[in-house]
Amino acid sequence: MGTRCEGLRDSLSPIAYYEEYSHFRLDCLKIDDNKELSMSANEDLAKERARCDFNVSEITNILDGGIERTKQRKKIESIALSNGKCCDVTPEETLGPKERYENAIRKSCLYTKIVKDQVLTLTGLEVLGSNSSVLRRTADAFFKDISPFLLHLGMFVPTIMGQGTPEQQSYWLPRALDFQIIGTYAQTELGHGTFIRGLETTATYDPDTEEFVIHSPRLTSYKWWAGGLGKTSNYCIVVAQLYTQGKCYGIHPFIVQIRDEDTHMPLPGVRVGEIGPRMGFNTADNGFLGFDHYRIPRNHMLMKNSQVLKDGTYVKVASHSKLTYGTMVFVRVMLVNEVAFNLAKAATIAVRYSAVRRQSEKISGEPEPQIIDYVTQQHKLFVCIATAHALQLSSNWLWKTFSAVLADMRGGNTENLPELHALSSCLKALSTSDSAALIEQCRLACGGHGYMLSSNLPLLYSFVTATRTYEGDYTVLLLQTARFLIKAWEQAESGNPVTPTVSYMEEAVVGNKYKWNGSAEGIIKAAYYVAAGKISSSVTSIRKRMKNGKAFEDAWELTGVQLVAAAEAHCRAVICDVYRKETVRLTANSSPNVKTVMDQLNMLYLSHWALERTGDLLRYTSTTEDDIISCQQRYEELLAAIRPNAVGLVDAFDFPDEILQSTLGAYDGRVYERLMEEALKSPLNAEPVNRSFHQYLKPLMQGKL
Ligand SMILES: CCC/C=C/C(=O)SCCNC(=O)CCNC(=O)[C@H](O)C(C)(C)COP(=O)([O-])OP(=O)([O-])OC[C@H]1O[C@@H](n2cnc3c(N)ncnc32)[C@H](O)[C@@H]1OP(=O)([O-])[O-]
Ligand SMILES: Cc1cc2nc3c(=O)[nH]c(=O)nc-3n(C[C@H](O)[C@H](O)[C@H](O)COP(=O)(O)OP(=O)(O)OC[C@H]3O[C@@H](n4cnc5c(N)ncnc54)[C@H](O)[C@@H]3O)c2cc1C
Repeated sequence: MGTRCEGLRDSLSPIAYYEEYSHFRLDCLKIDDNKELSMSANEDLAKERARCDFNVSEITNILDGGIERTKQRKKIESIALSNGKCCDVTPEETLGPKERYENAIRKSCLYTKIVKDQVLTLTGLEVLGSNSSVLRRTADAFFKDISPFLLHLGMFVPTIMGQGTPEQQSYWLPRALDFQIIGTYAQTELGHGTFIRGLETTATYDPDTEEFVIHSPRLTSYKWWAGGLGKTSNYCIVVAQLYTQGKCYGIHPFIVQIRDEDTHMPLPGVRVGEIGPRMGFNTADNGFLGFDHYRIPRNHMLMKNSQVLKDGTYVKVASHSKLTYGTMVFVRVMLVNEVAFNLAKAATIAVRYSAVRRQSEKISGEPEPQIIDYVTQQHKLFVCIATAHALQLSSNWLWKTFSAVLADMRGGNTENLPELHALSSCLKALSTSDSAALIEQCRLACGGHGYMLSSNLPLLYSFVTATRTYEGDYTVLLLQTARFLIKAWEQAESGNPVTPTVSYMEEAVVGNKYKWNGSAEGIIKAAYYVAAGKISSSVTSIRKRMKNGKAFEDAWELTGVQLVAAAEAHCRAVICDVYRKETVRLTANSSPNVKTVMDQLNMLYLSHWALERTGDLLRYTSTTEDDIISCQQRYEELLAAIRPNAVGLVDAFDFPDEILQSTLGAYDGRVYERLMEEALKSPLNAEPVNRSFHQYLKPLMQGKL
């Protein structure tokens, strides 16, 4: 194939070459003069499917949350995917920034119309609740990168729902849900993202006109980053320091109109634009926003948790001071599901490719093996499948916890909010960090072809790695969890009851060392003992530093590395525990082979993390070197046991090719054919000679530059 394309230029006169070139793309699809590139599915993948020993759709149903939900998902997917109008003739990543954005808007509008006209009529508002992850999945058939509308349904609408009074909701929600207005969430500023109490934008109440004056006092107070802010949104939630009657009451959310509803021009007093090229998110017009004494009506402050009365009196309604942070908690919970979904996509691509790709010789002279037959490749990939399961099941569990706490809070009970904040913070931190690392591992596992944008792995990585930062940086969120853990430890030490997710401390404070036991339950218990050991060490360090004269804040800061490690260990133990319990629960009525393979994956995850943390096990439990050796052996046996079912396991994620959007991961395994088909769509292949040859190359080569 290569010879024919490469040799073309040399063998023909320029005119013949040009004429021939119109056939260039077609010709390149020929392997030799008679044989076109194969359209039939890859045989190795077919064999893999034949040897899979479990019912794939049973696992699909488990991951979807039941057979009915699978049916519903497929129905929504088929409605959305049957609309071919959105397909890109030219791959979106080969367009310039402006065209890319315009194309993303075109597709967002078409997709929104499909959702409004067809999906909403099918599911009603349920589409925003239990079906929202299905919509998220389906959207990937339309966008390889991010839709400029993501923040509208992702944060603008949820903030109105979570922070608005019933009257405000009934005014804004119908307009927002009908896309009569498009909004985003502008909290982060140039100068501050993490420390939101330090935000600088001000909202000063003027009782004479019953308005708030929104102002950006300096460059660092400009809003920065909000998705869809640069060009798309005409409204946004602005988080600003509230001043009334000469006093600052801290940050509060306001609905602010920034563009004219008809002309879309920025309104006077508003300065808005896009922030420029980024590592990913390049179709999401992330924006900047500044205000020059810009006035909004009093009732545009979202007043569910606190109010400013007409005369300027400030009234606190909420029973907990951090309820204004509610949208962030909601999005952190949602993100665990989001990254599980993206990791499952990466694992599907890399596993299918690894079954198609053959490389090197295991034994000299024998056929080249499928690369999935190398144990090192299995080590890279199977943990990705297991982690996608672990995160998916943890995310379902976290969603239930979130819903229960929300229901309590509706009744005025905020008692469980600290535990929810601690859990959602660490699960967000670990799930995003694990997923980003494992998606990159999938890319590396695909060798050179994994580096192609058409594999979709680089794009998946670019937006999943951002999840580690946005909605709360990894370290910062783990430190939030650490605050909760240290307090819980002190409670357990003094014999007071602690909340369910830290109940392991009650046993651990006594100081016993846990004796290793290689069963699933044994490994989970060991993981909790490691967490307890790290929390205890952090407490000891803080106390020692304070004894040596440090203030608590300094002692805390100096112990930061240990505190982050303790929160990480706690979260890992929680994930291991939830993943185990949910696997056992969800497969209770499954067929024996499904039970077996789900158990193998679960054990693989547990053994993987035990082996990753051998130092901790040796330090904080009574694990011996022999225990580690047997754990390693078990892990390697699990790789071999999972190997025949690997393709079946990723098929069970049930991604249509339109959603996967990958040359390497398509169901039929036509990897090489697709790579060539995509290469030929490159704009550089649209003409035989690029004009730079005449402008620069030729003068250089002829010494005339
Ligand atoms: C598609 C892309 C979309 C992206 C969008 C974005 O990125 S949007 C932008 C996203 N931006 C971000 O995500 C910014 C990340 N930054 C933040 O969320 C906050 O600045 C902070 C949490 C780091 C600190 O906040 P702070 O300085 O106000 O607090 P503090 O540390 O002084 O702790 C005081 C007490 O409050 C407690 N508490 C805190 N939060 C919560 C909560 N949510 N709930 C309940 N409780 C909470 C805490 O546990 C502590 O309790 P304790 O121990 O005293 O009993
Ligand atoms: C793709 C993308 C989309 C985004 N979308 C939005 C959006 O729609 N709306 C919006 O409002 N924002 C958005 N953001 C902003 C995002 O929420 C912030 O970037 C994020 O919260 C991190 O804050 P920061 O940038 O201030 O980082 P910094 O806080 O400056 O972090 C820099 C470093 O300092 C460390 N650090 C900071 N504070 C502490 C501490 N207390 N202790 C120890 N270490 C610390 C961090 O760990 C990190 O290593 C987006 C960001 C990205 C990348």
